[in-house]
Amino acid sequence: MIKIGLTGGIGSGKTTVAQMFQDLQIPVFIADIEAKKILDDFKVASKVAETFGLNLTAEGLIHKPDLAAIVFKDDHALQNLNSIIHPRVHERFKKWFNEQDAPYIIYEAAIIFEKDRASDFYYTILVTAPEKVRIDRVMLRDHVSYEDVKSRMKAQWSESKKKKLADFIIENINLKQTQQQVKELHEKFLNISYK
Ligand SMILES: CC(C)(COP(=O)(O)OP(=O)(O)OC[C@H]1O[C@@H](n2cnc3c(N)ncnc32)[C@H](O)[C@@H]1O)[C@@H](O)C(=O)NCCC(=O)NCCS
Ligand SMILES: Nc1ncnc2c1ncn2[C@@H]1O[C@H](COP(=O)(O)OP(=O)(O)OP(=O)(O)O)[C@@H](O)[C@H]1O
Repeated sequence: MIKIGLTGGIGSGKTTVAQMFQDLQIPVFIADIEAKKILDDFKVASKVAETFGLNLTAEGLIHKPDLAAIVFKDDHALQNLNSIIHPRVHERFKKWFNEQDAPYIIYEAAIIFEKDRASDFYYTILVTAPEKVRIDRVMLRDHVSYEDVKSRMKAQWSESKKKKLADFIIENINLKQTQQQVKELHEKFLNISYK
């Protein structure tokens, strides 16, 4: 079973694109969602709270905006959080992958190239959109400030750097055109997987 890595900076539309592959009956693993489940585990939450000097909520959870405020303005703190969460995401992915039965699967994550993970995948797809569009989308979706989005962008590589490394690029501006690009890639991946 072929593994395809799907990545893109914040607000590029990678989850939107992942959903389009899912609609074509392709299994999709969304790293953001898995990372959230891991962070909601009491043991992990306690470790993260202790590491970053945070209090847990009454339900024993991390208040995510407080954690985001710490890690997205301090690269050392972000690497520290990544070192707690990412190995666990990887473990969940390995287990999930072994349970799939499909011609190929999609692994969606914001930081694949940044983490030197491209070689884990047969192909990588980069979803792109102009920076201003990405910022506007996230401000609208999450009700956050311009600075909040910019601070996350700083933790990610630029699109120009990632474009040089990606096997395929989806320009996600017009949703119909994005859908068309997804269909074409889907056909290509099916052809490869049946060879
Ligand atoms: C700090 C946290 C709690 C903030 O939660 P929040 O709900 O606000 O954001 P969410 O997880 O939905 O992420 C939204 C976007 O932020 C960006 N982002 C998140 N984590 C990272 C990271 N470690 N490095 C760079 N960008 C990131 C991505 O573009 C992501 O799609 C959360 O992002 C987190 O636990 N991050 C570390 C784990 C991680 O790397 N997750 C991403 C996939 S593995
Ligand atoms: N082509 C598009 N036209 C208009 N809105 C779009 C388009 N693509 C995505 N969006 C919207 O923009 C927002 C960001 O898209 P999405 O959540 O897919 O991005 P993402 O790359 O997964 O973001 P993040 O890194 O924050 O997880 C969402 O509200 C989505 O509905």
